[in-house]
Amino acid sequence: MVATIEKMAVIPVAGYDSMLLNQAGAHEPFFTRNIVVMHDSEGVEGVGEVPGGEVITKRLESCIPLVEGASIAQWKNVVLSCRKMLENQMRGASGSGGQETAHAQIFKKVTNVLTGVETPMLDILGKHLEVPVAALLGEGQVRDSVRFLGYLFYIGDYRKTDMPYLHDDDTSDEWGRVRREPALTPDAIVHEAEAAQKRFGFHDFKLKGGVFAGSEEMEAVRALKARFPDARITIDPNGCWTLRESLELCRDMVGTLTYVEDPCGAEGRFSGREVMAEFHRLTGLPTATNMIDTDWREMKAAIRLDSVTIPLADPHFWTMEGSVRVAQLCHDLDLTWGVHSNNHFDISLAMVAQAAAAAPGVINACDTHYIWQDGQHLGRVAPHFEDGCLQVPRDGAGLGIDLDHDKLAAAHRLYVDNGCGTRDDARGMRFYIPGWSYDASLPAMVRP
Ligand SMILES: O=C([O-])[C@@H](O)[C@@H](O)[C@H](O)[C@@H](O)C(=O)[O-]
Ligand SMILES: [Mg+2]
Repeated sequence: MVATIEKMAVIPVAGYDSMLLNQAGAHEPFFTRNIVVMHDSEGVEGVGEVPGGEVITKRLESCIPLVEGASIAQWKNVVLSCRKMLENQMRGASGSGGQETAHAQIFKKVTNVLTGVETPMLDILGKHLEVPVAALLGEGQVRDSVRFLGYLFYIGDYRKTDMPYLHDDDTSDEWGRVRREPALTPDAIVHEAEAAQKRFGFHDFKLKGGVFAGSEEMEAVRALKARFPDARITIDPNGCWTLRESLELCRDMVGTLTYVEDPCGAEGRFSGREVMAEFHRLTGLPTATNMIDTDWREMKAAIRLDSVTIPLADPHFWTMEGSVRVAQLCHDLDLTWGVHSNNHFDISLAMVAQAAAAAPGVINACDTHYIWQDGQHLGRVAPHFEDGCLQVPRDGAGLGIDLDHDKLAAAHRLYVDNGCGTRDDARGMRFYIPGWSYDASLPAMVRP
């Protein structure tokens, strides 16, 4: 008799964050996620983690009647029925006009919910079969060590705000101190990288750009390369430079930048994919994105135009299976797979490690925000990076997370007590620039 899912619960949670700067503004003191916990008829528990916000909580809850009672062996069919139900719900809500755009929007809104259904079921199945989730994905587990990069951010000064940012919470080493203090210069970014390298052992770094003028950010990239000559280094200004600016900034960076993530985007009559293709052709630099090939139709166009060499297929936005499907495609088409990230707990970290362990061929070091959250794990055992890598043992079972229900309850309380909800990066920015509002074409700290 195959086990059935008896209970699915959706728990919105929050964790502490630093005042990380990015093109959309400044991270708030709390980040939010939705945790999904399932129990089957044999008492086995499965977990998953997806982006936060009440809309996603509600959509996940609407899947519960399709999940509870289903056989664990039917996980693919359960995900399929949830997909159909959610698509119908959203088509109804968006009306019949603008079909193609509606399709792309629906894909993005549906997949982060589906990942929340898929992952705990895979976790439970892996536990029954005594194999890691990676062994159930794509062609199976292809590696047992997954490399991550050190995701560096400019950091705002929390003292300028009246917001409850965490500080002086971790004095165990330099990283514990550095990650809460302002970092607004190339020297500070190098120091941040050194501290992160010391705690986690990273070999590769990504700088979140789109904060200061591109030329200032390139100074930080040069300083990083001078300090870590063997590191693979990238920068991601979230598409806020024009093509012309991107070319000026990056033309002489071959050998310094290993690849560039979303330097530019759509311009006038030209789509982001067309503009990135020009950038790639004119600089010879590999391009990564989490912005212009975010569904299969965009992926097809990006491949045809040769806009992107590194699709960042975050399992939270593609599903675990979908992310590995992108990895297989990359392997067959001479592209290299990578992963995008947002702030997250250890469950998401395990999800990324499992997907990466099933991604065939050469892959890029995975993005993760976890270093900013290190110490706030929801599992009983803290994740352990060694030499910038996480291990995915082949004799493991499921995701490898043993959920700590007390920690989960505390993270839920943090969410409720602070009235958390959807991310708003504008609030913190207004302490730097009064009246600040988002502009997709400008770095956050640059306003006319
Ligand atoms: O955490 C941030 O501020 C990032 O800017 C995040 O929101 C992006 O989605 C992401 O990390 C990226 O690679 O674009
Ligand atoms: Mg990005």
